[in-house]
Amino acid sequence: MSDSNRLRIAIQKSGRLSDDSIALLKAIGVKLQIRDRLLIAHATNLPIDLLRVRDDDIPGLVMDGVVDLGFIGENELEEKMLERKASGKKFEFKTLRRLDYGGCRLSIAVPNEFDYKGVQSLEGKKVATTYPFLLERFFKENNVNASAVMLTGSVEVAPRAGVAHAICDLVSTGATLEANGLREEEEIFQSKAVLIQRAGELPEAKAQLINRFLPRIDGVMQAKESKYIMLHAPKTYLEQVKSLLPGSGNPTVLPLAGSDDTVAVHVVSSETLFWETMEKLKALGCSSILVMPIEKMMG
Ligand SMILES: Nc1ncnc2c1ncn2[C@@H]1O[C@H](COP(=O)(O)OP(=O)(O)OP(=O)(O)O)[C@@H](O)[C@H]1O
Ligand SMILES: O=P(O)(O)OC[C@H]1O[C@H](OP(=O)(O)OP(=O)(O)O)[C@H](O)[C@@H]1O
Ligand SMILES: [Mg+2]
Repeated sequence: MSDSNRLRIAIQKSGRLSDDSIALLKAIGVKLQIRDRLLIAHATNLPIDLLRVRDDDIPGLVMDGVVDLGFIGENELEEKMLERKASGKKFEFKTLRRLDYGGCRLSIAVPNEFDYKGVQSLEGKKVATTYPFLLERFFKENNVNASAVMLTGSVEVAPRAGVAHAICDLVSTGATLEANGLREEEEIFQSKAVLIQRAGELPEAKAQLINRFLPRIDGVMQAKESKYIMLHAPKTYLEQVKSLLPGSGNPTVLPLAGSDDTVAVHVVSSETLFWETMEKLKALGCSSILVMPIEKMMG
């Protein structure tokens, strides 16, 4: 039996969310040794156990309180919530953070030759999907009488196989649709990965651990979007230089050894510095313009 004092976290074993979820855990200070065949991984520096499962099982594991936390796509979470609601099962959980990976949309797509003129074109049609509850909600909201045909994979081949007239599946770049001669027509749900927690009180030690992790997650996400910019600027153009620098906050201006008319300017920017702006800075007489990634941020 596992130790109930250890925080239990469910992540997708192998798929679109696995690498990013593991990378996030590592970035917030969880040391992990993942061995491919082992379905449970123990953190080596903290009381944490990782359960590596299919993503379909993660919402249920959290909602049933089998694990304390789960990393899951909102699409899968919403689908499982609707499924549980329909069968009278409990579906409580808390969303702790919306994350910066796993971005995709659930869309209805039709074969290129389908003469689509809006949702009413789906009247009486069959639509293949892995997300029947989300799809049926969309049909209901749009007063369309269509049916969802459940397929667990390879949904894109359904129209060619004669199984359905259209499909409803996840899209990110659109390359899979294009490769299968399909055209995206209706976006029905936008999704990102989220970190969810089971409902109810957690033991004090687990709650404290989670409370320490959340600012770290924020720091990691913020750092990915931010840049540290350093440059040398002529004192006379300092105001113009400052106004060219993107993002918030006042830059730090430091004297440069051996130079009376040039200063060093440092700024943390919430955006990157574009080549065009760097060219303008250079034209003002700036030099040594550096744009650097930031690994972590706090406060
Ligand atoms: N093309 C994509 N781009 C970005 N995120 C995606 C993409 N496709 C799926 N996702 C997100 O990643 C999640 C997992 O996708 P994946 O294709 O790995 O699932 P799966 O085939 O159901 O895996 P499993 O074997 O765990 O059931 C999806 O539910 C969605 O939230
Ligand atoms: O718009 P695109 O960028 O082409 O991405 C969309 C594809 O990505 C997902 O599948 P995935 O590649 O994860 O494989 P799977 O079918 O095995 O889940 C999804 O089910 C689509 O098939
Ligand atoms: Mg799945």
